[in-house]
Amino acid sequence: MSEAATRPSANAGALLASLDPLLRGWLPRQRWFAGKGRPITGFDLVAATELLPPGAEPGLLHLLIRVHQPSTAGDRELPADCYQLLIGVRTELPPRLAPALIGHVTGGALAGRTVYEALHDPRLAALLLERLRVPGRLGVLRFARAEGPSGGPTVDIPSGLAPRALGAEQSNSSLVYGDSFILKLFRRVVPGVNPDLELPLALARQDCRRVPPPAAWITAEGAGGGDGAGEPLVLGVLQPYVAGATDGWELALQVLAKGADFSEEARALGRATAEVHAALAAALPTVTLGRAQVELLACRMTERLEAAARAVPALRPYAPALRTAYEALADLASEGGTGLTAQRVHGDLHLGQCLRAPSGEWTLIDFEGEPARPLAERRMPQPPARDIAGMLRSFDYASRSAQPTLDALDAPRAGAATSAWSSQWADTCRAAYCAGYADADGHDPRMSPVLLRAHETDKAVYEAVYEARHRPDWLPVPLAALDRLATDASL
Ligand SMILES: Nc1ncnc2c1ncn2[C@@H]1O[C@H](COP(=O)(O)OP(=O)(O)O)[C@@H](O)[C@H]1O
Ligand SMILES: O=P(O)(O)O[C@H]1O[C@H](CO)[C@@H](O[C@H]2O[C@H](CO)[C@@H](O)[C@H](O)[C@H]2O)[C@H](O)[C@H]1O
Repeated sequence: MSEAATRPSANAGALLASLDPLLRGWLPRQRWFAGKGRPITGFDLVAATELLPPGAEPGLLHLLIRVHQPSTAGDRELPADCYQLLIGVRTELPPRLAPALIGHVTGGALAGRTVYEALHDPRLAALLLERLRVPGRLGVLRFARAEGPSGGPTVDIPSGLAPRALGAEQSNSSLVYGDSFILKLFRRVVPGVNPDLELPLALARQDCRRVPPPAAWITAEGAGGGDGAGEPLVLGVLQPYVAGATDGWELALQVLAKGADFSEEARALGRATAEVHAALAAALPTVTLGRAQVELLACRMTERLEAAARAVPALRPYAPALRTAYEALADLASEGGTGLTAQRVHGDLHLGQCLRAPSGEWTLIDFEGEPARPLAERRMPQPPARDIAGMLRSFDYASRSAQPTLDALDAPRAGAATSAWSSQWADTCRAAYCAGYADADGHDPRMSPVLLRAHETDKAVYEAVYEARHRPDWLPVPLAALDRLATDASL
């Protein structure tokens, strides 16, 4: 790579000014943009790095920008979010890249140029892999490789693997290289250790084969700003790609559409979860929760419920009854020794985070935790029930999402009959998943109903906020669960 291609951008402020009007329109349309529904009042440039100079054809700019948005009524005032953008720059966009268009720049540093989402351009995506193959620095960016005990790289990353952007609309963006590796680029980034790198590295040290081991990663140093100024930002992780895999969500929907049973897979997923929990407990500290800690756990859940009720009005009618789940958890503490332990967990486990390889083996991915939670909270040890509850919720999500398909397939019995069948389907999966967990762990999560109910309620509350922000059409799914959790104390 030439000298020009490796220098940080000189006129970064002017650059952002020229992109400003285009980003205001484009950002809110991106699934990964967490500030939908709030106007953008301005941008700050955190860092700009030229991976290829903007005068090149194409150019590639790496931007970290802080997006200012006023908080919505009732929301607590949040600091401006920082986003990672990879911007391609060309004189003219070829037709195949039309869907990646951000816009035509009319003034300032990039006047007359066309800017676009770089990840859809194979030439620019290929450049990122080349950078990752060779450890080094470029401006604030640092490219690192996983090293074995002897200091050499743990895996060979071949040159020239053909890139493709993953179509799936996610919280982040991913590129697949030749069906061998996948590079996940984080979009909303915060300074500090990212659990999506930390936990897979810890699991790799335990030889846990349930999670793809990181092969290389990108961080930004000296770009944190504010409180975490000294801490690097984790921007991307390259890991082996599980070729030919189907994720648990797709698989569950396919099975539901056929009116078939999913309990064997659910049981295998329960076993896989317990194995990952055991490896995490061996790799990182675990704690026994005393009375004060369990009370604090219940208190935090109550606070999250109050905040969610402020942000999502549809949730308010359920709040008083839902609070009883957290009161029951706090009561566990006052009854004496809680016997509860906390450890590092996945943090946002659902069917979409489980990949079934053609061999039938299940792999767990995406250890970032719930994207909306502060990093420090996501990295705290928690009861494994948090992940178990996430999966139990996911079976419910799948059965409710499949309802319209089932109704259409089975017109004479549509409505109540298919609803009863799909809810039975979810109950069977939930039971099988817990049984699978018990197979590997020895403890059946159903033996801790108060803990599980509190976590399931907490998860459904989180989901209501997530759906209201990202997919308002889906809000009825967690609301239906909250209705059930509010009226029925049994699992
Ligand atoms: N190691 C992998 N092998 C195969 N596919 C993967 C792998 N990691 C992620 N994926 C695919 O990429 C998608 C997005 O990855 P994920 O880590 O869940 O990102 P996000 O945080 O954006 O949801 C997954 O749903 C899955 O389809
Ligand atoms: O983007 P992530 O996978 O990190 O997680 C976020 O988005 C998920 C949806 O894509 C969301 O999961 C919810 O919807 C799923 C179906 O699409 C369902 O299987 C999950 O059970 C449900 O929680 C997840 O909560 C959110 O953090």
